[in-house]
Amino acid sequence: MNKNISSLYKIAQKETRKIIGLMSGTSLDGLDIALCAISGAGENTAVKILEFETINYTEDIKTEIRKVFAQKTIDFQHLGLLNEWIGLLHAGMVNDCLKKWNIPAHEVDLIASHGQTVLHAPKFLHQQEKFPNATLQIGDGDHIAVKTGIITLSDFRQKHVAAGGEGAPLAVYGDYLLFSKKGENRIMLNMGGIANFTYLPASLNAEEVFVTDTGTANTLIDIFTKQYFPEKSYDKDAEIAQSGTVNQTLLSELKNDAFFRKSFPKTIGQELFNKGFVDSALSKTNLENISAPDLLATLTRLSAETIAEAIQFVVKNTGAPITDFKVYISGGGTNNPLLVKWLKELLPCEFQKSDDLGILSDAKEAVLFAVLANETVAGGDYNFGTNKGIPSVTMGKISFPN
Ligand SMILES: Nc1ncnc2c1ncn2[C@@H]1O[C@H](COP(=O)(O)OP(=O)(O)OP(=O)(O)O)[C@@H](O)[C@H]1O
Ligand SMILES: CC(=O)N[C@H]1[C@@H]2OC[C@@H](O2)[C@@H](O)[C@@H]1O[C@H](C)C(=O)O
Repeated sequence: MNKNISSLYKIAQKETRKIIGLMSGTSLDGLDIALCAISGAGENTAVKILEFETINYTEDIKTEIRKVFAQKTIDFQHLGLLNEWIGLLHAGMVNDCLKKWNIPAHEVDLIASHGQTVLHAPKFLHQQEKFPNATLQIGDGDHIAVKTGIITLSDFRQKHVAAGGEGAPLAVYGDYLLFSKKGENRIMLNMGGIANFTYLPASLNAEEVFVTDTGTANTLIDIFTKQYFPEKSYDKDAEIAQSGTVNQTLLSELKNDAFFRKSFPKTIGQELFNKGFVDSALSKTNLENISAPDLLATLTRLSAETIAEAIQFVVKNTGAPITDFKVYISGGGTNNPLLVKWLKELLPCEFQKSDDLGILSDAKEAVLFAVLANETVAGGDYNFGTNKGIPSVTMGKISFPN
């Protein structure tokens, strides 16, 4: 037997696996690295975060990624170069962390690498009949495996697309396995660049689980903070938005986009929610001279209302009152006090942080990819039924170090 297959076989049989989850989200702020001890699989999965670190992207890395990220026209060679470079960069970041944590690579069983999303184009966005849903994450897993010496699973979203999904959101699998609780209707809401949530029914019935993106969370706020205040990369603690007033005319125009009228579930990225999206609404409403605080207040309100309306839709479908639900928030948006305040006003139910469930909010997405890798190697026994865009498949391509 090939020795790599034999190692993988042994890893699959272990009671506890050490898996590093890597997540670099659409905000391009950096790489989240979570070293997890994962025992069991499926509904018996238990995770302990042993170490966690976010390695911030340098301005150089952000600039290089922005050249291709969600762009319609790019330098094709640059995409190819980036695919290799990001793989090497991520591998280097993992090696640096292992050194800092004093953990030899041979003690780590697997790496689960999300890669850097550079394109997310579901069919309703590209509208080209003959082409399927498309999504593209770069930073090749082979580089990570070779440079770290650790078996690496990567490129998780392609199997989801191949099995009929849009390639996202994938958080649902880990959310279901780690956070479902009998007798409690849970909403796991993540507010990164884009917002998404998983509904976990009190019944634990996998076929009732639901997941969707809701639209922008921080993406538009970040873009326009940078435009008005080039030295800032986001509206820290909503300081600017809090001093502004929501412009209802602009808000209605922004919410009038076809994405918000499209039925759930749905997924999206910066291919839609970009500077042009807001500029076009400003131009249609003759509000090009709106002040920065008013614009940021309006964009923050857009995130709050569209997240709340998506959750209300799911709640309504269950027939249970909203007060029967608990919302667990994670992602950078949890640190935006205005966004959270408005969400709480719009959704009269209990709010907690995902930290309260034992998983550090900032680490949650990286952990969820470690759980996906754990399922591919040692589990995969879940059935979400036939609808709702949650294919019951395992995901991730396996790269061996040698
Ligand atoms: N103190 C804060 N005040 C306001 N906003 C904040 C604060 N801290 C973080 N954020 C927001 O959170 C964003 C980063 O969130 P996160 O790291 O969850 O995104 P991501 O994982 O890259 O995105 P996605 O999940 O969509 O891929 C920042 O760009 C910023 O807008
Ligand atoms: C294509 C892509 O990278 N999508 C991200 C993005 O960030 C949030 C939202 O849009 C979500 O659908 C997804 O990430 C999370 C981790 C997911 O798949 O669940």
